[in-house]
Amino acid sequence: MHNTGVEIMRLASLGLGIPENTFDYMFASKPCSTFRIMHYPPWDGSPPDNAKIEDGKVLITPDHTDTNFLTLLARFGYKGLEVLTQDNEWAEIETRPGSLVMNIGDTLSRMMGGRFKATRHRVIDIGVDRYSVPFFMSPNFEVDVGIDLMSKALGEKKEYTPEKYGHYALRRIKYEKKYFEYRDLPDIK
Ligand SMILES: O=C(O)CCC(=O)C(=O)O
Ligand SMILES: [Fe+2]
Repeated sequence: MHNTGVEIMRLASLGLGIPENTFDYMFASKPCSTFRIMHYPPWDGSPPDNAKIEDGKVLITPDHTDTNFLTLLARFGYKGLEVLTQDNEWAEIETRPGSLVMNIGDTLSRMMGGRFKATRHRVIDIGVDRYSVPFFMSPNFEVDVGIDLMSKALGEKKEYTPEKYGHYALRRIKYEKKYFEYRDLPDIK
């Protein structure tokens, strides 16, 4: 998955007309990537009273963008993943054998000065056990994510405030997105 992600960023660089190795340094040593195995069990009976329901659908993962750089998701044919389209409508992502879903994360979007948009997505309860395996490709903790790499590659001089990836990711998930599993994380100096 790591090598696939690096290769995708090399191909993206070629497509953008910037040096092929533009993103390599970010993942070369101790990347903060995580590889998770997710199991969403079905409800026993009807969903609980506090279940989040939108458009008549029970959400098992509400609307969000991934904070990391790029996500590669294996779905094993399970439906339920929806993305918000340019027209602001939720669209189901078809399953396709032997393929991965790629979601652009907040970090890639930020480092491209917003030229790439982070993918807003959500997961719908499909009524049966559901499994998915996301690879959250993430840079080294120390990598400066304040820089606009596209502008840099084009030789444009742009003022920016440096920020380490580790600080950026923790700041967003703890204080902005407020994911409950991260609320007790210590602050990092
Ligand atoms: O289970 C899925 O299909 C996606 C999960 C997801 O979006 C996430 O964990 O960030
Ligand atoms: Fe996600």
